[in-house]
Amino acid sequence: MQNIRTVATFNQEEFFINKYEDAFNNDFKSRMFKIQTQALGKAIANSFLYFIHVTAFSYRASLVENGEMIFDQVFRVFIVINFASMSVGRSTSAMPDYNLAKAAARRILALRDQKSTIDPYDDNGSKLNNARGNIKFHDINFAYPTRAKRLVLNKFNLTCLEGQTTALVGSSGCGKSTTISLLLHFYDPKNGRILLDGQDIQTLNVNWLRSLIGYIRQEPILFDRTIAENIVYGINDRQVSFEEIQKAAKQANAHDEIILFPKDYNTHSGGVEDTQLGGGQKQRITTTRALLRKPKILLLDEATSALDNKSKGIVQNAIDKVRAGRTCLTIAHRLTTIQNSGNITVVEHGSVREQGRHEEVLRKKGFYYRLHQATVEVS
Ligand SMILES: Nc1ncnc2c1ncn2[C@@H]1O[C@H](COP(=O)(O)OP(=O)(O)OP(=O)(O)O)[C@@H](O)[C@H]1O
Repeated sequence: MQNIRTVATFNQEEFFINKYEDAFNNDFKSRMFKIQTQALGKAIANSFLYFIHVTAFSYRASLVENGEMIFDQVFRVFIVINFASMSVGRSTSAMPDYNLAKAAARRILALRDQKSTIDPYDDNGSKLNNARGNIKFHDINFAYPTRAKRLVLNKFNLTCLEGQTTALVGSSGCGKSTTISLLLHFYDPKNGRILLDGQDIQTLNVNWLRSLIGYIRQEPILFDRTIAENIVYGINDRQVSFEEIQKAAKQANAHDEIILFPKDYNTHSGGVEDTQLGGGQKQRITTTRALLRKPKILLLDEATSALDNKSKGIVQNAIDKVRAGRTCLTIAHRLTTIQNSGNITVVEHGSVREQGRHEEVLRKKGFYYRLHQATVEVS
């Protein structure tokens, strides 16, 4: 349903209706079978009860007749047997649910007991006074846990200086976004160290480290709440006034459009059915969010590459304001946005191949040069 417009554009409604019906019918059949088996189980359990009644009464009737038992004893025994057999019947009919619940609980409990080596709730780890934002990746080797044998970063070295923008370029899959995940401490490297102001980030408090970082991705993520709530999302240590929200939105070129919505800052955004906001507008809201956090370090992962040219310019302008004076690690496919970066680094197969300012890297006549030539030709 979320992709209904794309589905309609490609005339694929019938295909998806058939797919839905197939899925529904298969599910229906398997559920019918389950319900029938359960019903049979219940029927057997209930008939077991009546079978006991019939046998017990006929036997006891003969005992009373022969004078071997009196009437009130017969009823006492009847009640005991009745309740006992009812309990047995009920518990057997719950057996399928019991087994399902046991299997589900086992999975949930295993998940609960799984300890992450990187725990954001862990209060341990140091917090630096006046972090400056100097970052150093030193001889990093890294492979994702699910593909432990494939090194994504291989002897990766990079220095991002305080207040400077470092741009990563390279072909798809060379490991650029992985550096961001490592810096956010979502993973630990296999070898090597990542240093913030000279201190290994593995020794830092995870929550504190992440609170220093603003992160803008290609796909702007908004939550199912109002624009204002989306802007202050993640700021947990202080109250943010409405004036502050507005000021940041103005800086991020978002304010003028937000006030055009019927409920301006109280307009609902985010949810699956949200179609009010365009990509550029969403990206400016996430940029406002990053701005309000006042991050020491800003991470940009192709933040403007999904936008049209007009939005691109406005969002880039907003991002440039957030970038000023902050350590910024940016990943970009378009060279125009990174030519002024203090450091341009070309990554190839998880290692740094070329590095320097725009003219320096161009002179190497390698990957960056070829990419630049291609961009010039297209322009
Ligand atoms: N969570 C993951 N688990 C396993 N492998 C992954 C995971 N994320 C990325 N990879 C793999 O790691 C390699 C590097 O991915 P990464 O996203 O860092 O590349 P990239 O240079 O940012 O690419 P792109 O420009 O296409 O975004 C790729 O081969 C990718 O398939």
